[in-house]
Amino acid sequence: MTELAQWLSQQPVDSELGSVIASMAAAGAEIVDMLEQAPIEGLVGLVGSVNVQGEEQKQLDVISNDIVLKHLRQNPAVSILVSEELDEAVHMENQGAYMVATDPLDGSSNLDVNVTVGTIFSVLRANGGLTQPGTAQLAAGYIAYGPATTLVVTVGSGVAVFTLDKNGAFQMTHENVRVPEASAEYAINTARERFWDAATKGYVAENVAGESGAAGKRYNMRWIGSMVADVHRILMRGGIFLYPLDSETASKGGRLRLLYEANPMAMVMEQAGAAAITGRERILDIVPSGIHQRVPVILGSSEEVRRVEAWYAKG
Ligand SMILES: O=P(O)(O)OC[C@H]1O[C@](O)(COP(=O)(O)O)[C@@H](O)[C@@H]1O
Ligand SMILES: [Mg+2]
Ligand SMILES: [Mg+2]
Repeated sequence: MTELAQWLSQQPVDSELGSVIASMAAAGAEIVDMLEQAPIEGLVGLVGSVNVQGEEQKQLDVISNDIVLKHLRQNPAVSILVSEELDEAVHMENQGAYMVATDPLDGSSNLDVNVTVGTIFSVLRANGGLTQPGTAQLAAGYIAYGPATTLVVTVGSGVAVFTLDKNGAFQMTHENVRVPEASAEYAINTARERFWDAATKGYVAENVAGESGAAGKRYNMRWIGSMVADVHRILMRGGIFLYPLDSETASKGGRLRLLYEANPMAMVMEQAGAAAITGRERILDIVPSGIHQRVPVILGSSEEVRRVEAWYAKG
């Protein structure tokens, strides 16, 4: 079995960048320890504050953010942290070369019901400024806290999957994962149908029509409500995830955040042979206007993403 540290030493990245990924892995191992004990320790519910996005923070969001911050502060290679849970970027005392953007706990609505949640991360050069496009990412990935704790990481040469063992080490369980180009599974919050644009309505209607629709095949639908869990399913067996711009999220630019949700997931997808767009453009090409910018996200099996793109091209 290849351990994370060994794999990192074989990648075309310097040891400092490798150490940043190792710090995120260590933070993930600590977060899952905390999550496993949270119901016993009564760490449930809201803290009573809202984050910069106006969303209510759960206790576990705040604790997870503190854990990530602690691990990154201890790493001299990291000088900047951008987090969903912090209004402003944190500039550390270290003058390290790297910046990390993170969603410390993704899928908060699933926390109190014991459904998979995760930590998402993106690593960039600190001297590139806070608002670099996704193409500038040097590494990205996520840790999914499900039946197994899974670290998915890319440094720009494919995607590797590691599983946390009983001794606290991440062991490689998949190398060079490829997302199937074709799929018959889609993920979208259909309760929002009344807000959808014509492209989303058209694409989903074709899928619902199954064999008699334009795609000519029967589709299945899955929506976990944790981006990490939905993306991980797509990484392992194909499919498409849509959180499109709709009439309710339009004024905010979308639902999901560019720096620490869309960009890292888009890099993972592209590195696994899949695609990630807003509908009209490639996510990784967007130049952010702010650290908490939101964007529409459509990602997954390339044939499905191209179908959605064709719908957007129509109007
Ligand atoms: O509430 P909805 O519409 O199902 O949205 C679910 C989406 O929101 C998110 O939970 C947002 O992430 P956070 O939990 O980090 O705020 C995604 O993980 C998920 O895909
Ligand atoms: Mg999230
Ligand atoms: Mg979150």
